[in-house]
Amino acid sequence: MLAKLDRIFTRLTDREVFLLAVLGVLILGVIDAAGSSEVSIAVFYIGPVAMAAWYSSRRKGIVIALLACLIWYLADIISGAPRSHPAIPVWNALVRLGFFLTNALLISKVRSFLTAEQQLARTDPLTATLNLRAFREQLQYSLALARRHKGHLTLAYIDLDDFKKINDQLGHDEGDRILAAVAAALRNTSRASDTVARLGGDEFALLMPGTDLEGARKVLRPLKRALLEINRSDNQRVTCSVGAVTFLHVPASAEIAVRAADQLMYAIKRQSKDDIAVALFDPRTATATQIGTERHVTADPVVD
Ligand SMILES: Nc1nc2c(ncn2[C@@H]2O[C@H](COP(=O)(O)OP(=O)(O)OP(=O)(O)O)[C@@H](O)[C@H]2O)c(=O)[nH]1
Repeated sequence: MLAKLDRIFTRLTDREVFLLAVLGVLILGVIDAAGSSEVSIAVFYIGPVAMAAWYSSRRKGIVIALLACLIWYLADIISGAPRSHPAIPVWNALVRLGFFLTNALLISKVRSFLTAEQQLARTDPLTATLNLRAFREQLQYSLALARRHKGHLTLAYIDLDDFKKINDQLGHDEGDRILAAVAAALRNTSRASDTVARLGGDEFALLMPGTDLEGARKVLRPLKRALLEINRSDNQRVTCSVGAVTFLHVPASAEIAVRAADQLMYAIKRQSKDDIAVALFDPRTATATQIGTERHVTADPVVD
């Protein structure tokens, strides 16, 4: 029941959540004004306050807390319940305001901690790209979307060449710096709709939804140039082996997609390294049929 409500509220926009919370407070106010003053329903105001603070924002939670308090105060006056002193409804309203505000602030704080933790669990700390787990989820989602809309997508598997030597010769810190620079190059050369992930060690993935072979080439050529331009402390070039597979027919699973791109990348590792292989996925054999390579791509000429 709670999980179902959560799914419904998560799908609503900020504005819809806010309006629903306002409606909730108004309904409670009407019940309060019409009902008996002996039975307090003040605790139910927490519902709309919590809803706004959790699903919308801290600010909206505070607004609903203020509104709940005002409505409760008006309902108390309208109900005409006898009070021994005229300041008592004001005092009660202020006590409730403190209670509602505390709840709104605590709930929004917990929410922002949770969001930050969820973000951390999906992010590779060194490169700030998605980690393997988040990448798998994203790939599954993209494949489902491509299947539904009969679209296509390209997956590039990228493995740095001789990275162990970089670590051994230049030190682990320099290795880390280069990994971060590779991730930055991937982000800078890909589009906002693409997904960059570090799959582990010196392996990265670039997922390009709605991209065919030619579109993938247009992204991968600048990427290769950007990698060649990364500064290494020994002035050597950073190179990589890439297997980029275009799926015109969506594979049955994310594992098949990753395996096809991985195998293509390994073929380049065995042949020559420092190259990009582009291929079309063959759904009958569940493998990639290589179309060509991008060996000729070199660093941008230096302009004086
Ligand atoms: N600096 C650094 N190195 C890492 C990290 N994670 C893994 N590595 C190293 O990355 C290297 C990966 O090497 P491999 O992919 O096995 O081999 P390679 O030297 O790149 O050789 P080829 O892939 O055949 O070109 C290993 O030496 C790991 O220790 C990391 O977070 N930081």
